[in-house]
Amino acid sequence: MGRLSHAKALLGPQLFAKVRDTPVLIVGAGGIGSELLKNLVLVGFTNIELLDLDTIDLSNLNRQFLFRKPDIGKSKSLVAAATAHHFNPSSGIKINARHGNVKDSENDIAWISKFGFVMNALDNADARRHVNKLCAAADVPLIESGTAGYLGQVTPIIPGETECYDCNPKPPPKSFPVCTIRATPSEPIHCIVWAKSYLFGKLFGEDDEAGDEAELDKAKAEGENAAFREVRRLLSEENGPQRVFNKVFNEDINRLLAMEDMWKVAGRIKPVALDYDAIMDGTFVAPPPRTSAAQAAAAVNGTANGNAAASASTSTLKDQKELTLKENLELFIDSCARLAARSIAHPDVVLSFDKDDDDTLDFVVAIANLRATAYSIATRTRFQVKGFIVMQALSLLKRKSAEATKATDVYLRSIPHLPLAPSAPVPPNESCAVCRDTYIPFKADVSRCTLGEVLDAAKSWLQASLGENELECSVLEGARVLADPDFDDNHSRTLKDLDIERGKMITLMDEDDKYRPIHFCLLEPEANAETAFSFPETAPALALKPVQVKERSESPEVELVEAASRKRSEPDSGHDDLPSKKRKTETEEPEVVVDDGDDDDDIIIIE
Ligand SMILES: Nc1ncnc2c1ncn2[C@@H]1O[C@H](COP(=O)(O)OP(=O)(O)OP(=O)(O)O)[C@@H](O)[C@H]1O
Ligand SMILES: [Zn+2]
Repeated sequence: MGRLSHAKALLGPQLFAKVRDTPVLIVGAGGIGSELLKNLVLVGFTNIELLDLDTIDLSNLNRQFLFRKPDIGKSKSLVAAATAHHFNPSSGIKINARHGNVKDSENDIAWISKFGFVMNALDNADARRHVNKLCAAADVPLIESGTAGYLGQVTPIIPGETECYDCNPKPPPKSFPVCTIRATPSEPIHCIVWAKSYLFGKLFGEDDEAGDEAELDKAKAEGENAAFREVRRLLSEENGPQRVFNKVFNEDINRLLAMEDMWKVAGRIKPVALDYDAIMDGTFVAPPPRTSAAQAAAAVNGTANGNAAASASTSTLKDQKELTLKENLELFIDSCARLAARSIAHPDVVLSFDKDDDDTLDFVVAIANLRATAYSIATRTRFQVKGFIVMQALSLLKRKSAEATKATDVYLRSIPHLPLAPSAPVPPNESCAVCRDTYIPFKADVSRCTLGEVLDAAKSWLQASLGENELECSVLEGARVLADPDFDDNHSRTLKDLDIERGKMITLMDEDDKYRPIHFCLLEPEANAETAFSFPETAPALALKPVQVKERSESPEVELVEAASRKRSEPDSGHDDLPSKKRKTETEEPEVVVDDGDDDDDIIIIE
């Protein structure tokens, strides 16, 4: 208990007792999950379950500090739990580490109901949405956290009280025209995309220039004087990184400047060629950063980030430190040499950008900042934030015991002296297709009951409590239609035959559109149950659909625009697993999605 006496004194006996007693679940044992686990253990949580599907990779070691080299190839959750246990061995701590996917069937609503709250430390929207739905169905608070680009965010999701992860459609990935990225950037993000999705791939990714004349012509048209193939080769020679620098930041920029027509477009600011020697000996004069529309808006909100070409910020945190132009150049030379050495040592391994991989992150930060300087754009710091999640957890527990604290979202921003930006929680979106629906636990021996039997019993059970005469429903499992008022072919088949098992949901959709979808969540039957299936003792009050006040549009053009924008937002609206009755239009432009496996910061480049 010795180590925990400070925590006890700080939290007070009541909250400390809650901390010790509350079972919590962490989903994901990566960058955020490891940090979170350590913090929970140090604060005094003793009943923790940790779930992750992955094994430890070399690239995890630099930032995921619970793992060591001999752990490579082992389960992330098991190793993280074993390491974190030592932080507080005398506290009677139990960490139940599990290697598996949160979407596995055994991770059902009965399982998630065991926890006082759940913490997501995931890296993809699909798994986040799955946990969000489980928590909504089981009425369990969720603390959602993640990093997006250079920012972090922690959001408590309290069923019935705050927005859930799916209450609002997520904005579609950002998209940029290729010429903006390649030749005329005007925002920091354009430089980051160029560094991460273009130059990095050209130097260390797949050699896509082999025999591709069209690509070479395009490169020449955009001011690049030589194929990157040649430059790739230079990487292994002496001063390779410096030669790359000269090609990219001096020769190519001078070539672009010679294309006079390009700079006649109003508002376009010419770049400045960078000079290696002048930067190194401190005589280079960098152009002052201009204020773009986005930067002006950021400045109003207090989030502007000054150009670090001339002066460096005093922050000592590596991720928050603003680098001088010379420091950026040195970082580029150093990271480029590190990546080149890796490429040479393992010529068959194609390197890809990974924000957990310091070499690739340093390279992208340095390149993006050098390019930003050449184009008079404000530079960015390397800002990755972990933590503050435990604060949310304590706040949730305190709230549960005293009903005193208000839930607050916390955003972490790139302002070194003011990194936290709390914001008031938003109530749920009444039309949300996840947290506003009705969920009913349903225990069934799936090989012993037919769909017809289950539906008849479910309808009578609901009708009795609703006082309705006849509930007309269509029946779905995910996107599969199992039955509707005119289709009963599946009624005589068992749930097992229909591949409906633990963890899945049978959804009733009211044909009269009065009630929101009703999901029967399949659970294991009781041992020795007499009946093949059973419902809870009392039927819940079914959620009603909000009254839709919808203006009819007279103009067919407006219809089309609405349909197209719906199509864009659909994948994230929470309806994706139910078939849409809406008509869809296919009027999208061709796009290239740049996906690094982490969908927090996917970017689309439009040709
Ligand atoms: N469906 C899933 N079930 C269980 N674990 C999952 C699932 N999807 C992803 N994960 C795990 O979530 C973890 C995410 O960690 P990762 O380090 O990639 O991101 P992070 O924690 O957001 O940190 P950072 O953003 O700093 O890199 C990974 O270890 C991954 O295996
Ligand atoms: Zn919602």
